[in-house]
Amino acid sequence: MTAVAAAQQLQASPLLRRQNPAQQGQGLGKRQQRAFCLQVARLALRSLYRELQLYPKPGLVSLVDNGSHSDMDAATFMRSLFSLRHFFREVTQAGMAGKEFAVLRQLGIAAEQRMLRATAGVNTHRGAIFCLGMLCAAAGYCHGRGMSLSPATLRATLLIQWGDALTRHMQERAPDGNAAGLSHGRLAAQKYAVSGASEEAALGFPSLFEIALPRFLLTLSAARGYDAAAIDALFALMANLNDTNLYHRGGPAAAAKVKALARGFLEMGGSAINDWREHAISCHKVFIQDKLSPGGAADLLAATYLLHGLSYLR
Ligand SMILES: CC(C)(COP(=O)(O)OP(=O)(O)OC[C@H]1O[C@@H](n2cnc3c(N)ncnc32)[C@H](O[C@H]2O[C@H](COP(=O)(O)OP(=O)(O)OP(=O)(O)O)[C@@H](O)[C@H]2O)[C@@H]1O)[C@@H](O)C(=O)NCCC(=O)NCCS
Ligand SMILES: Nc1ncnc2[nH]cnc12
Repeated sequence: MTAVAAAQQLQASPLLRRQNPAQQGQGLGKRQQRAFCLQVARLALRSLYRELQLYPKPGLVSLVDNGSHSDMDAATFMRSLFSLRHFFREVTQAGMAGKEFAVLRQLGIAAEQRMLRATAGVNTHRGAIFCLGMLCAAAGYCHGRGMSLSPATLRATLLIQWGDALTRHMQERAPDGNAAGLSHGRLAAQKYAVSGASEEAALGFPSLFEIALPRFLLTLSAARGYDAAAIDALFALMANLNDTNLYHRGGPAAAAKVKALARGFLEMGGSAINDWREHAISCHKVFIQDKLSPGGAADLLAATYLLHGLSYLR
C-alpha cells in the first residue's frame, strides 16, 4: 500500500473523528474559527521560543550563547519570531479553508521575506516557516472538518491534501536546468546526493513523526520533564537527519561527525544518565570549534513541540 493510500484509509477511519457531533463538519462559526487559528499561531510561536530557550543545544543559538554563529544571537531570533505571528494565523486559516499548496507557498514566501527584513537578511527560521507552516495548515484543515489533531491525522492530512504538490515542489529545479538560483540546501542536497528539507516534507516529515516525536514522548513517559525530552529528541534528529546546513558548511565529513556524536550521546543513555548536561555541553563545544550548526534539526525540534501541543488543543 502506498503512503498516500494508507493515509487516506487512516483519514476515513471513524476513530479519528471527534466524539462531539456538534463539532463535526464545516459548521464552525467565524469567531470560533478565528479563535482556533489564533490559538494555533500562539502555540507555533511558543514552540519556536521553547526551541530557542533550550540549552545546551550543540552549535545552536540559545539564550545562553550564540553557539557556532557570529551572524545571529537570541535577539535576532526573537525579532524573527515576532515577525511570524500573523503568518501562522494566516496559514492555519488557509488550511482550514482547504486552500491549495500554491496559496500556502505564497504565504510562506511572504513570511520568509518578513523574517529577512526583521533580521537584516539573516536566515533564522526558513526551515521552520516551511515545516511549522505546513503543520498549522494541516491543523486548520482538520479542525474545520471535525477531525482530531492527533499526529497520525495531521500526517495523513499533509499527505492527502498537499502530498502531490509537495513532491512537485521537491522536484523543482532552476528553470535552465543548472544550479543557478538554487538555495544552499538544494545545492548541498544535489552535490552530495542527500535528501533535504523539501524531500522531508514530501514524505510527510518522517524524521518528525517517526523519530523526534516518539523519542520526545518516550522521555516524557519516563517523567524526566520537557527539557530532557527535547534534548533527547534533538539528539535523535541529529543522529538521523541529513541536515543540509551541515553539508553546506562542512561537507559529508561534518555531517558524519555530527551523526556519530549524537549517536554516542544517545547510546550512553541520553538524558537518562545523571551527567547528561555535561556531555551535551561537551558536544556543544566541539560543534562551536568546528563551526557546525544543525539548524534543520532545530527546526524539527520546534515542530515536535508544536505537534505535541496540538494534540492537547480543543
Ligand atoms: C523547502 C524550503 C525549506 C527551502 O528548502 P531548500 O531545500 O531549498 O533549502 P534552504 O533554503 O537551504 O532551506 C532549508 C532549510 O531547512 C532546514 N533544513 C535543512 N536540512 C533539513 C532537513 N533535512 N529536513 C528539514 N529541514 C532542514 C534548514 O533551516 C534551518 O537552518 C537555517 C540556518 O542555517 P545557516 O546555515 O545558519 O544559514 P544559511 O544562510 O543557509 O547558510 P550560512 O551561509 O549561514 O551557513 C535556519 O533558517 C533554520 O530554519 C535549512 O536552512 C522552503 O524554504 C521553501 O520552499 N519555501 C517556500 C515557501 C513555501 O513553500 N512554504 C510552504 C508553506 S508554509
Ligand atoms: N536555535 C537555533 N540556532 C541556530 N540555527 C537555528 N535554526 C533554527 N533554530 C536555530
